[in-house]
Amino acid sequence: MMSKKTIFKEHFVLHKWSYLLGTILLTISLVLQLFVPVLLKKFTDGLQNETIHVSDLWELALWFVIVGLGAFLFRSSGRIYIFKMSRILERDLRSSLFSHWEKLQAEYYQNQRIGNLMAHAVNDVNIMRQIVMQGYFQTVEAAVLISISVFMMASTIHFYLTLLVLLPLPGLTYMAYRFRSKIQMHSLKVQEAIGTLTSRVQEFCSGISVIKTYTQEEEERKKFTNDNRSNVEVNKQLIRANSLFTSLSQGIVGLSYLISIVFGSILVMKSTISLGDFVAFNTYLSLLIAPIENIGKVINLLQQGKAADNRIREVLSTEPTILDEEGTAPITAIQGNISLRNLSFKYKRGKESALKNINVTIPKGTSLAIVGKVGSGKSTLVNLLLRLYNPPKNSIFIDDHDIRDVPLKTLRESVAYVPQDNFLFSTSIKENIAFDPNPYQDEQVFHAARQAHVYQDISDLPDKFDTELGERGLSLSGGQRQRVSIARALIKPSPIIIFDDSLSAVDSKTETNILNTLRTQMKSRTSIIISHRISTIQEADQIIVLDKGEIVERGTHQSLLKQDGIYKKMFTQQTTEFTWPTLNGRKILIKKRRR
Ligand SMILES: Nc1ncnc2c1ncn2[C@@H]1O[C@H](COP(=O)(O)OP(=O)(O)OP(=O)(O)O)[C@@H](O)[C@H]1O
Repeated sequence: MMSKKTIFKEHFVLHKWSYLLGTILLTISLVLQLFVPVLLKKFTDGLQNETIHVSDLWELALWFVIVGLGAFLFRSSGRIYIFKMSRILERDLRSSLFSHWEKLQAEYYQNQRIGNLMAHAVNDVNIMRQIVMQGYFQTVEAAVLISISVFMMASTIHFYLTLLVLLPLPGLTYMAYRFRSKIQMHSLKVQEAIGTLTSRVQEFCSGISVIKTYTQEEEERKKFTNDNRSNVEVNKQLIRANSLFTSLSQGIVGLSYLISIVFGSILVMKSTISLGDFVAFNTYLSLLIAPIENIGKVINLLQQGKAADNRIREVLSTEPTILDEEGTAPITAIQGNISLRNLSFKYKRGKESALKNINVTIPKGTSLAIVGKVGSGKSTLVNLLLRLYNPPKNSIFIDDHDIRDVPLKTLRESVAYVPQDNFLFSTSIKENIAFDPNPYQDEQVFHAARQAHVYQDISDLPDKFDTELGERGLSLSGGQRQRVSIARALIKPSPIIIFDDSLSAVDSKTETNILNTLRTQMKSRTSIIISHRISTIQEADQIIVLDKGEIVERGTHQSLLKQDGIYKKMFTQQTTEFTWPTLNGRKILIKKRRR
């Protein structure tokens, strides 16, 4: 549930003493600033009455310097203090968002656009920072300057002139009220447009090869141009609303000035107030103008901030669904016995069950191979074993513990996993292989690379294991990436190891070499291997064939070949050379695969 307390409220309460100190420093500077009209009045009246002497001028000048210097020093330190708090809010918010995102399940990210998540982390947090930086600073400034100036104008100069000058100001409040929801709505649209643009660029970068090979540059440019145009359009609407608001507010403030000049001059001519009073009155008014204008800006900012606060709280209130539940047993080590009992599973957004009534036992140290057509449920089974999704209770058992009762940390530490997409981080190859909370020696990294048959490939690179990958560095081939991912799993001394179609991008010679090495490795581990290639899995202790989420065949390679089923068909297809006559008028050749 979303917390009722706003982020600002929590932040201000937590740092109340720092804010108090910042406010005091700023208030002292503002009060000093308010001495300027008093000094100006004394000076002007002195000049007019000819009561001022050259020696008094020096004294006055000294006072101006003292007041100016004091105001500057206190203002600077108050400003530094409050601005520092805004950076603290920014830092804390980004940390909270990141650590919360880390807790959320994989499913959350499938339903989110990365651009929107980036907009929360960048734009929303920036708005929140500005509220403290400008909003708080300007609110204190407005409160002190307006209240003291108005008091001084009314009590020491002319009450009715003050009333007259202040008359247009409620109009400013009305304007702020009128524009409130409009500006909020436009700022929301701007956020969304930035999210869309960011997603578009992100997708473009990830899909660059597909875009180029399908010559979709023109189409992509059109889509980008459209999004870019929409972004400008919504920004224009926001600018229009903001400008209209600012111009009208300035008009109102200008009216106050006009009243002051006209009626103030009349009062001077009638000698109701002195020339010094008139100068001081207008100086007070000039001190008021910026804060009054800023009230409008602060209201704007607060409106945007309220929306950003809501959005961030909504993210932070998203409950993680995969976590250690009540009743989690204090298990710190896993042997590796796996048992799936009547396991059925349906994705929230799925129409049909991805897995139906699966029953398999994989004793510790043995291997299970899973084959089946695309979309038959192979990866789903692995996702459940890793608890990337929650399996139903009492359907997956590890060492006779329901997987839902095994602490997530223990479970994940006990499984080495080579995912289908072979994701590598933009760091060095060494860091990619040693991607584990446990520290590894270089020799262990080299050993894992040798086992994954990627050592020579890496040694041929300019910086060898220190070669940077990804955005800042080099790109590896698909087969090299796959073997680096395998090395990352092999280095981890876990009792369970899972390969999800992890040898699809290597040639058959490398596949045989890797499999030979893995066989010795896997003797001590429970292993699950998913593959479309029979050559990869034929040595497994047991093989299951999935079709539409159900186990339709099971056995060893030899026993499955005796059945005239899907497995045998796959095997025959993969080991026989034949030419497909035509497909859409194009001839397709499928090469014979060596066993
Ligand atoms: N997050 C998801 N939400 C909804 N349905 C999903 C989700 N992930 C997978 N599915 C569906 O579940 C079924 C099984 O998918 P799964 O990824 O397990 O198949 P697979 O056998 O691993 O396929 P492949 O060989 O292509 O990797 C498919 O129909 C798929 O569309």
